[in-house]
Amino acid sequence: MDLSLSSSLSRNHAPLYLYKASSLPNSRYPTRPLSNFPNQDLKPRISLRKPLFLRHSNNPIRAQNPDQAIDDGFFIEDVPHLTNFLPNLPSYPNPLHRSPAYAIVKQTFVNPEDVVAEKIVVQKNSPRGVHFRRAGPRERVYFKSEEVRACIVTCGGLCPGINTVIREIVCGLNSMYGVDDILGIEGGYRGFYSKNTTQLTPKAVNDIHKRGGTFLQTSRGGHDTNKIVDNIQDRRINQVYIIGGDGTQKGAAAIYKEVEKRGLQVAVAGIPKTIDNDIAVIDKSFGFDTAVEEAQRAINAAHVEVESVENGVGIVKLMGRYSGFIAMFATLASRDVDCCLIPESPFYLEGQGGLFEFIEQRLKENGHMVIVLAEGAGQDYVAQSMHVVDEKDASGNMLLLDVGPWLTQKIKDHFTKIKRMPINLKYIDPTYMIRAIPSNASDNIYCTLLAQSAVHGAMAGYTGFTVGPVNSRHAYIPIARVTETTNTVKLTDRMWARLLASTNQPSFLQKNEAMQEKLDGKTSDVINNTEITS
Ligand SMILES: Nc1ncnc2c1ncn2[C@@H]1O[C@H](COP(=O)(O)OP(=O)(O)OP(=O)(O)O)[C@@H](O)[C@H]1O
Ligand SMILES: O=P(O)(O)OC[C@H]1O[C@](O)(CO)[C@@H](O)[C@@H]1O
Ligand SMILES: [Mg+2]
Repeated sequence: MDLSLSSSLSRNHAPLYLYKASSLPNSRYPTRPLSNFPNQDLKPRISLRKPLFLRHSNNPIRAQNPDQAIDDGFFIEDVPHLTNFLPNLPSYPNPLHRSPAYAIVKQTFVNPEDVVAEKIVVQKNSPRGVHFRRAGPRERVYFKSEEVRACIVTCGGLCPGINTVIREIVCGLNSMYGVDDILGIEGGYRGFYSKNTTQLTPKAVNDIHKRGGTFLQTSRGGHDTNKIVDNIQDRRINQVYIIGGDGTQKGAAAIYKEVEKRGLQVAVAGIPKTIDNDIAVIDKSFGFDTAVEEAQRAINAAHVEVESVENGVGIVKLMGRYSGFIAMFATLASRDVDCCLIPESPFYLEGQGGLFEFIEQRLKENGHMVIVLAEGAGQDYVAQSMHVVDEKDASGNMLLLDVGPWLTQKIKDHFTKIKRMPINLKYIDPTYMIRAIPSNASDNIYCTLLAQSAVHGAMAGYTGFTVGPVNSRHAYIPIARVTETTNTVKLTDRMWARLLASTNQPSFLQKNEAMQEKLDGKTSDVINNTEITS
């Protein structure tokens, strides 16, 4: 049985494109024909699958037939490689071969067959499922160190750890690959064509991980693919590191496509950044833990304030446009929170099972309560009670209505005017404080791994990819996979149940279900609509 394909695979990266995604149920990734890829003489369909299959098979009969391995339901969603459109690109031994730091490492280079499973929990007989290429250094690289001219850009909102990622890209490129031509693009995407660049050296970025924000500045809007790629060409940049959220990654995909269209030897690597933790596929976004930790300070303050007065009600507003992860995790971590309101779980104020009833009950029981409110919670509800003009930011993101003051006023009015029950309401809005701080120790390490994975990937000639941990293993993920959906809190998952169990707050499900039925036209006028919209 031929298991000796590693060397041919490490020479060329086309084989792993051959996945069989079209046969996956609801697959969005059609199988790409062999003829789309260079070096098709390697016959990867058979060679690759044999050992991958064999590693997991105890059945020698099935293992002898590689086609049966394909039926095992094993798929790879791979990332592009420069040799796809530049088939004659030379490769070189990875300089890490000579690195004293890696001298006694058991396996410096990632096995070309290593993949990371998207789903870690499977059943005995379930298909093996979707996999991504494992991140890490490769035996051969597609850039000579002295010919690399890299650039780094940061876009979108802030997040703890951006500076650590910048620092570690610069230091990683320099210390592992001997690259010393690294440009900082200032002020986000528009910086490519409207600003001068700054030279980034290990010395220049040495201390920046201790600061919040972005050393390179950021912006929203201003993505002009042609102008950006013109500039990349004019400046002879051949590695582009792009740090940003979902919008930024869409921009990175557009840049990659244009680079490919022009046939440029430019590796485009995306590093996902979002304080909201709303990026799909990856386990968690960097800076998220730091933000949750910082949110504890605001929650603690609210708790101290409200337990020191009679009928104290504390409201803490946290970030989270469409995903309530920060609010959910901050609530779970704190244990001082009585109610957590997130965008995914519409709430209502009045009537049975509503928020007012719950507040009254908690005040009677404990004399105080704390509410954590994600900024995107109850947006439809708020919109119903105020005149709304749709406003967007420079990137086209809808600007949210400020649910914090709205809810504060609603609660005050209800208890003082209607219930005649004096309450002490303290509203805390630490919105920007939780994302403007430096990353904590574990986020720093996470950022380092992200940066190094991106550097290894670009040096190895991969392009149009995003890096990130999938089930704790860093992987190269096609950009479209992380931008086509958004990660949101699943109300049907056990984590939300844990939260409900810890706060004992209403689930608001009864009314929501009734509302949904009404929207679906299943019921006529069962619901008192004025109650819901007031
Ligand atoms: N569909 C798109 N195609 C190309 N560029 C885009 C697209 N969407 C957004 N961008 C660009 O990406 C940059 C950042 O986008 P945006 O402001 O939405 O932030 P983000 O990256 O999503 O980060 P976050 O939402 O976490 O703050 C902007 O310069 C914007 O012009
Ligand atoms: O005020 P800015 O900088 O536009 O950012 C606010 C938004 O950025 C985020 O932090 C990330 O998308 C959101 O939670 C928030 O709504
Ligand atoms: Mg975004």
